[in-house]
Amino acid sequence: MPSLTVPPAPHRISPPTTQEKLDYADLAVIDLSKAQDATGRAQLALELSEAMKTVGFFYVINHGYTSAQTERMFDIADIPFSCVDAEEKRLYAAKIKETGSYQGYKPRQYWHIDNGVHDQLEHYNFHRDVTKRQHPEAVRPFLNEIEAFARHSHFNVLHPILRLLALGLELPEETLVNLHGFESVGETWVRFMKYYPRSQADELKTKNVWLKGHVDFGSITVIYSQPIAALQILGPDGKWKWIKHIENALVINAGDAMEFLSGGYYKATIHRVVQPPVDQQNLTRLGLFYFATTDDNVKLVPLAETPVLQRVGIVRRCADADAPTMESWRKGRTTAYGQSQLKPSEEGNVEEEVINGVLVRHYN
Ligand SMILES: O=C(O)CCC(=O)C(=O)O
Ligand SMILES: [Fe+2]
Repeated sequence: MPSLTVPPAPHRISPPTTQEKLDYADLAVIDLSKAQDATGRAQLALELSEAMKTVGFFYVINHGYTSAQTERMFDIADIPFSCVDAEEKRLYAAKIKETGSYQGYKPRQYWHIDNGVHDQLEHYNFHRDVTKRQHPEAVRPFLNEIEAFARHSHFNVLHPILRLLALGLELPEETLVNLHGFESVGETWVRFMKYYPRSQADELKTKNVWLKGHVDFGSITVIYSQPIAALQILGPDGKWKWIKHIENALVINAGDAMEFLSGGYYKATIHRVVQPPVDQQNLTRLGLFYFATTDDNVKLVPLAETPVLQRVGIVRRCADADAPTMESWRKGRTTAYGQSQLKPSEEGNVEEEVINGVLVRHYN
């Protein structure tokens, strides 16, 4: 008889949060349960655009998953790493350079971090249509749940946030939603990510940086909050602040594509990953993400018809005529990341490269 229950996944006990007193970023908390009616959305849009103009990161709570649903997804997220052997992982390695896409595994040590040290994190990426590719055997029983997770992230998180961001620009609510179709051609994807503790020698050579300061290249990144402290954002005062874990919350930020579309109004904030505090240093760190890009054919120029931009002015990183499409931008950023030769900039601790004619900076 076919089973009506979901397949068992090894259950991970969630590690405790750190006891260390860290300098945490003070982020707005957007309560999505208030987005049901127009009055609530208008209020949230104000809170959100304030956060996006200043800090650029915010939390979302009450997004519609129970803690148990989130926990189940973290259990599933570990499977491509702990239940697939090295040989099978190689079969499903992403063809990052050839395709400009991360679909599949990004193996450990693929990226150069600093001083000859390579990363110690692996990720497995699914297009939101999980049937587009084959997946490792251990992952296959969970594909329905992973696709349901993509749909939840898309329709219950991404689209509601895009409606608030459009309202914040005084545009019709569906303006940004219409550029992010679930069925459209475009990359928007689910990522499972696992960071492993590193050697003391690597920590020294990289000054404890696990993933260099960067901005994401897409429009919106949804990070399902997890207990191991390591993510930091660069504040307007030039200081790194830690992101605090909130159970069953989401940590959300905008990437380049949103900065381009909003003419610089919504900031793509620089963030990085560093060695966790002492009481969490021997743990692996499991991440669950939904990375949104616009549809591939969207040209990344400012939505200049917005009254807000007409008032405050538009900041461009390139002339509109030279602006890349989402497809060429995501491919350019993906193939270069961690592989290209970066040039030190005039500013200390910053390295630069040019992608599609646009300057991209990396922060140490
Ligand atoms: O692991 C994290 O918390 C953030 C990772 C990140 O910034 C990225 O994958 O772009
Ligand atoms: Fe990032």
